[in-house]
Amino acid sequence: MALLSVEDLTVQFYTDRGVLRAVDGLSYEIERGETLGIVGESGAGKTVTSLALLRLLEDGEIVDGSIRFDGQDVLECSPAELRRLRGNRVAMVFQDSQSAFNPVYTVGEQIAEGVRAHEDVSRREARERAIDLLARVDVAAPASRYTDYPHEFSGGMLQRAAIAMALAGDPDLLICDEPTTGIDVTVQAQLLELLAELASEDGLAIQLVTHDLGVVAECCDRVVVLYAGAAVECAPVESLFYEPSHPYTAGLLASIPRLGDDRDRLPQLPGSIPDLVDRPTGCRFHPRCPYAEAICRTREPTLESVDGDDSSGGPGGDRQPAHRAACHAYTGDLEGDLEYEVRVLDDESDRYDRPVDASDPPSTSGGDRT
Ligand SMILES: Nc1ncnc2c1ncn2[C@@H]1O[C@H](COP(=O)(O)OP(=O)(O)OP(=O)(O)O)[C@@H](O)[C@H]1O
Repeated sequence: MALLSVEDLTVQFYTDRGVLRAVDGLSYEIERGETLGIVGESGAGKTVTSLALLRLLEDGEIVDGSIRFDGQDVLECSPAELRRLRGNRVAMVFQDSQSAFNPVYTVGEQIAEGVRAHEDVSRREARERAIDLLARVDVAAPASRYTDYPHEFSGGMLQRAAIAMALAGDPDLLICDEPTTGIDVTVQAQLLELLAELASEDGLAIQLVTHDLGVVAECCDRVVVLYAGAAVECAPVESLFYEPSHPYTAGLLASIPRLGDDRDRLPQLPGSIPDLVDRPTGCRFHPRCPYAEAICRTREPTLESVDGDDSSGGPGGDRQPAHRAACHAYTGDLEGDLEYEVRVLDDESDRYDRPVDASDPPSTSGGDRT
């Protein structure tokens, strides 16, 4: 049984303009010790999905679907069960680590408080545990940093401390929402390394939410590509990078930085995410898709295996093919081909050296996707 199982999750907001469906029939699973990346442009529904998992949405309503954590139905939890779940089993780390801490108390005290909130231990013991946790996330000289205030930590160190705080309840699943955004590239790499270590050594499952496929490549096992509230591609990380099977994923890959490119935000796909109050008919990506045909405007594609193999074995056994994409190319309904170039170079660093130009399908070099 998967640690987390999300099925057909649908979340709506009720706005002045009408009903906004931020998450639309989303399903995925996370196994113990697995790191799942949820990637997509701004507004794709990544944060709403993460908040929904712990029922932390303030305005939105979960109108359909189910969320099961270790077999427990999260949507049916009592307030007390929900508190236990949030405290001891699932923890969250957000982009803004400042918000995890109260500026008037020391970082160490706050982590120790976190320990005491989850476990009945003495103050002295909680302090020891907090220092251990700071050491676990590689904060140097943890005993002396214990008494520092949040403003005395650098951005990267505070993000580590926020992870230490999240670990205080010894969770099974850590949800990280853009944990490295706005952080210096070198520090970012160290943070990702830490997350990978926590997953492999401590068996922590991680849901890593990011707009950055480069981050996904660093430390995820599998990826869900989210577009306008729905999964358009799900794949093991290598398959996604070597064989992006949805035109949206190919476009996202084209935005990955080249070595030495220090731009924070990258050239995006042409167009933007559709209005979620008045979503396009058919495939939600069709207005931006260079391969769109008449059927794409009328019929919504479902997630299908990209290699026609229905039993290749996803993470939960053989229930789902490992690599799926929601595109009519895989239902046999598309007349043309998806033709884009997937360049796999010898040198890791320039694997994505030449962007795929989704707006102008180039000649293929063995990358014909059908
Ligand atoms: N409180 C709210 N009221 C109305 N709409 C909301 C609310 N919160 C989120 N939304 C909408 O839900 C959609 C998904 O938002 P979400 O924050 O999950 O996107 P995201 O993928 O996390 O983007 P980002 O990378 O910018 O954080 C967006 O269209 C957003 O405007």
